[in-house]
Amino acid sequence: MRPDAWKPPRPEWAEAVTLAFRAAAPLPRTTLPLDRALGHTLAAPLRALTDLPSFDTSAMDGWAVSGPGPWELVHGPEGAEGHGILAGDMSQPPPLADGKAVRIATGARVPAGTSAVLRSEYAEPTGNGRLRTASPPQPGTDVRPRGQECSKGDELLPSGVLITPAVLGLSSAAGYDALDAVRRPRAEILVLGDELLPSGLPHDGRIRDALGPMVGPWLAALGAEVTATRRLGDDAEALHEAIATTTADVVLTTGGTAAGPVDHLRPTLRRLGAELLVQGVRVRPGHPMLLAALPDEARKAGRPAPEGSERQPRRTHLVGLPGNPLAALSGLVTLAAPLLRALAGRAEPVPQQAALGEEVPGHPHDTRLVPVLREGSGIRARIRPLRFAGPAMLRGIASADALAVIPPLGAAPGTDVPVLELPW
Ligand SMILES: Nc1nc2c(c(=O)[nH]1)N[C@H]1C(S)=C(S)[C@@H](COP(=O)(O)OP(=O)(O)OC[C@H]3O[C@@H](n4cnc5c(N)ncnc54)[C@H](O)[C@@H]3O)O[C@H]1N2
Ligand code: MOO
Repeated sequence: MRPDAWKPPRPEWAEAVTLAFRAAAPLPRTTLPLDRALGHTLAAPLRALTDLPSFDTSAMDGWAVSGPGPWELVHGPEGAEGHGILAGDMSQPPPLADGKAVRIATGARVPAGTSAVLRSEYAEPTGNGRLRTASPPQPGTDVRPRGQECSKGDELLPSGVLITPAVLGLSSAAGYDALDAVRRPRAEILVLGDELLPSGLPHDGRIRDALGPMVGPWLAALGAEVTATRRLGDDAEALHEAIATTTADVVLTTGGTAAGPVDHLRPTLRRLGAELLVQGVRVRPGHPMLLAALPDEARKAGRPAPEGSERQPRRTHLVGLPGNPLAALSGLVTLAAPLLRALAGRAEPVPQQAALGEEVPGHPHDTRLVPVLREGSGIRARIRPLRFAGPAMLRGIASADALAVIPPLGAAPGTDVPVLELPW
């Protein structure tokens, strides 16, 4: 079938998000040391490699006691008056006999025979080698039993979870030095437009490039590894060459999505034999955004797929972001963010809802994405649209907390609408 024989859908906004999410499968897994795994996705369930805690542990500084008090103090490794049993002591403490107490630190192994830990602030050493208390601890008090948090082999987290700082901490506690993670999607950005200046003040009909400095950090915040941001002007050959030879998983272009005289993107995709998956979305701003799948290496080179290969060869995707800066952001949240989540092996996002603080007018047919600020908290929490939110403006989004999804025809004050978090 000729690539243009089938007209790709011009979906409504939520459908476009789902199409982009379903366009790609997770990238291959890789093993990463903990200090390089942040921001990746778990490629396998995180199973505890040990019980946690891995031994009966004192939860407080005080005395391990056996039986009801008063108790006779026994000598710990440093003697009864010394520091007793410490966290990390290599030798197993000797069993504690009924009626005895030994000094112990938070995190230390409690001796066998311990009935409770008596906190130091509740303990009254009597000076004659004995210890008493006005508030005898219940059995088990301030002892964290082995396996309280998990047993070896328990699933702590399912695969597909984002590796956050807390996940790194849990992984380390559970015995991991490295994690099975999905490789980070590699993204290359091609900024199109002869009118764009990389520095200095706008002059003579030329303007500063607002997307080059913005799209890369935005993608990085969405979990991509940005390999390059290249300014190609309006050179159709340079664009063809860049797309045909890319080694990225996702190419993002800015500008050139419309049908202007130097909008080379669509003709270039046709020339490359790319499959257009989404060609325009019923959303404002950003309606000319597009998503395409580039032909795989074998097809580009005219080779058949390898014998017996059941899996579809991996294809590079291209997201065409419109040139107007807020329209480009609309393309990032609508097509690039779900595509990157799918490549990273994460679940499809479910947007939060928030109540509008005022009426927000809608487009007659399309969804609107509107920069909003949050106000108040709890049941009084409201979102309010910001000014300076025209398609060519960034002033509104630069001070926004989120983007609200306004349905066609608008929404009345108090209506709950989906909100898209900005990825930082
Ligand atoms: N006849 C029609 N014309 C246009 C339509 C339409 O439906 N029919 N849609 C408009 C909409 S909406 C948008 S959005 C733009 C999309 O155009 P392109 O993706 O082809 O982008 P350009 O034409 O290259 O640029 C549009 C606008 O944005 C400025 N721009 C581009 N890149 C940057 C950048 N990196 N930093 C700052 N500003 C940038 C560019 O100078 C133009 O002003 O098409 C409309 N036209
Ligand atoms: O995408 Mo355009 O207005 O919708 O800038």
